[in-house]
Amino acid sequence: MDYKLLISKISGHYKKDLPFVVFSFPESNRLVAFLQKSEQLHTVDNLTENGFVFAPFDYKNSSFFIPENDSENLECEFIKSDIEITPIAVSSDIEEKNRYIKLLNKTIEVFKRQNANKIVISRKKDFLLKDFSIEKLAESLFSAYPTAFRYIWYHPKTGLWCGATPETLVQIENNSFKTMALAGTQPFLNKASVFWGLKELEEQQLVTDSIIDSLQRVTSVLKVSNPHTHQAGSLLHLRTDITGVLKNGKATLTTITTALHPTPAVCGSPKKFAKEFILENEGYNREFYTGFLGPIFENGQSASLMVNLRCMKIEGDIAHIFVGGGITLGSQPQEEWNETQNKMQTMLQVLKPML
Ligand SMILES: C=C(O[C@H]1C=CC=C(C(=O)O)[C@@H]1O)C(=O)O
Repeated sequence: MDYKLLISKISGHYKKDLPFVVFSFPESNRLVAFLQKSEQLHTVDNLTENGFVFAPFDYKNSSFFIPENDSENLECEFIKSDIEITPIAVSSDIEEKNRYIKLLNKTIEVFKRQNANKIVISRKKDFLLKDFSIEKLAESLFSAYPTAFRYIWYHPKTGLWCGATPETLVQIENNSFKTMALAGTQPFLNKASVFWGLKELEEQQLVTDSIIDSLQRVTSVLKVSNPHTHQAGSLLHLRTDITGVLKNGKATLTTITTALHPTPAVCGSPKKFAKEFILENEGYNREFYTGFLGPIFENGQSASLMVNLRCMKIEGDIAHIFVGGGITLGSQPQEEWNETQNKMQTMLQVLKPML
């Protein structure tokens, strides 16, 4: 199918208030779309049906779903346009900044009492759109970040979401799985060598250890790579790849997803304490930011689920951009604030033609 036709079908679906998702895998120039035929609300408890799943951060074993058998499935080639990435100034609201820094200081106090060693704190910021359209959104989203998993999701119950995420939650192919530990952030400055400080190295190791620990119950063989630098748009992260096989063929996409989500890259360690702290203290609802999403094939024998990072929700002429960062005992609140300001650039570049 032709790209323009696919996007105009999606735009028509959006106008009719019908659910759809359009996505592209990292390094792929193919777009895949599921356009739901009915208005029915589909949810799934077990990840064993073919379709596209969209789950919130506060996942309680039920997610939104667009089933393959209730949708028109379309694909097309996408020829990316040249997008110039130039930083967009983000105003620093003093009250918002003070509130955030106060929360970061409160979080650091928790580590001094040794109740946890990492908690991911986040916020959202609103941007006014002058001239929004699905066509412009798709063009810049799919062009700007070819190495990310890019998606636009709409459901009348969730609203319109899109993102370009660098983090895989889990990929499954029969009995094999892949996941990653992603932590540590610095701006991409196009330098030959990249230096990572102790805070980032320790935080990343903590994420790797915690993921391996949560996988012990459901997987039998684990191969863990060395940490390496991963570029995500104008940011760099430290990433470790973890691969293995599911235990005796008994573990499923559902059990491995439940074991991993929410990862310490978006929640913290210990997981239960960090999640409760976030829900009690962050002061806003993350909704689907730091949830997970992705297509499920062959009744869960094959799937690519991603963590919903570098994302935004668009409501009318307002874009809500969600950003966060891992806080540890060594965190400097001012630097963490700057990191969230930088992380906004990923979605701001997508909004550029509409601001
Ligand atoms: C929580 C976010 O990023 C996570 C993923 C990679 C690196 C992170 C960090 O360095 O703090 C975060 O854990 C976000 O982008 O909103």
